[in-house]
Amino acid sequence: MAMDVTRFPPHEGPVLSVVDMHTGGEPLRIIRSGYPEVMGDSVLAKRRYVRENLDHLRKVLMFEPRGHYDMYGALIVQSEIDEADLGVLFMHNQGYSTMCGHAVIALGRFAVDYGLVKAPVSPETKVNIHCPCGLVKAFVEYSNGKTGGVRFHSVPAFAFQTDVTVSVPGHGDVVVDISYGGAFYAFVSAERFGLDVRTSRTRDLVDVATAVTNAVKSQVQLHHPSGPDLAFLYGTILTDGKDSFSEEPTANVCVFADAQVDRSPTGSGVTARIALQYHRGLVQLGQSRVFQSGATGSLFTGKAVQETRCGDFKAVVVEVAGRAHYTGISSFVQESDDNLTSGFLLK
Ligand SMILES: O=C(O)[C@H]1NCC[C@@H]1O
Repeated sequence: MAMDVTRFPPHEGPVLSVVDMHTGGEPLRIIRSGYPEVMGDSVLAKRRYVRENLDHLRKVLMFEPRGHYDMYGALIVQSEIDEADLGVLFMHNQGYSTMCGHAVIALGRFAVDYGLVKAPVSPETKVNIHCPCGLVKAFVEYSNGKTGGVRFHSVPAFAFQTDVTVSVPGHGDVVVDISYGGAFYAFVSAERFGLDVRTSRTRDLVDVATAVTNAVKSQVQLHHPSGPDLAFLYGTILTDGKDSFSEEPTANVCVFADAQVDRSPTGSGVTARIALQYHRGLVQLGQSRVFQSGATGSLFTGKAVQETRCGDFKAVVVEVAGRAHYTGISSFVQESDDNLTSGFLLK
């Protein structure tokens, strides 16, 4: 007997269809259909709307049994900016971020492959992606009808405060740098805790990074010239301390949201880290560095390309480049008698 492979299983409610990709090992679940209309007259207002009205769907798609603790997602929305090809909301295990570089790299390819930009051109097609932090310009390699590597220019990035001392329970006074690359991160060398971003156990890196994040959140007041939606600490990035220019890769591990671990070198983190290095005079404009994920060994390149301002802050435009790959498509359903249908996480 032939199996009907087009048939959906028994379910109630809408079917949520997604395309799954990864960038340097970090997952991106791009929602294709099944979401209700997202209200709001700006991408930031839409981000507030989904947080307040549609958060159950984030849990359905990010949490088990359909996702996992470290799942990451993107919901494509209408942008209010004329130059934008698409708007996007990012989601993770705790809520909705303001910037995500690994997602921009994947979405650049996706936008070209799925016809979100008209008439792709070789050797690169430009895709303007309106993220909650602002307009991000992606450039997607395109030849013989195939998409490839992606580079993007992010929103103005700046060192917010350097050499800030915070008291971290169990670790005493710890000196961190805080920098913005579309989202705020605290940076500290893993060596300060006797750890190594390439070889230490992930659990140990997560514990330390989470303790630093909590300390900075409670002891440092952040602000962003564009307003309070952007003024929160997204995570802590532990580094190998190799901030002075070198041809060799420098490694880091980003722990963000609720102790979620980025498998990639972190696009917004690389952006913030380069802003910090530029601020300290450790890299020059146009000087490219290689950033490696301590988690998977995957690589991004990054460089500061232009000086600019963000309110009163001296800022830089940073270019980050990497590659994303498709891993599959799925259609998710829910059954009303499934007690676990709304999602759960194991800590
Ligand atoms: O690449 C990035 O910027 C993101 N990856 C997960 C955490 C950050 O949002």
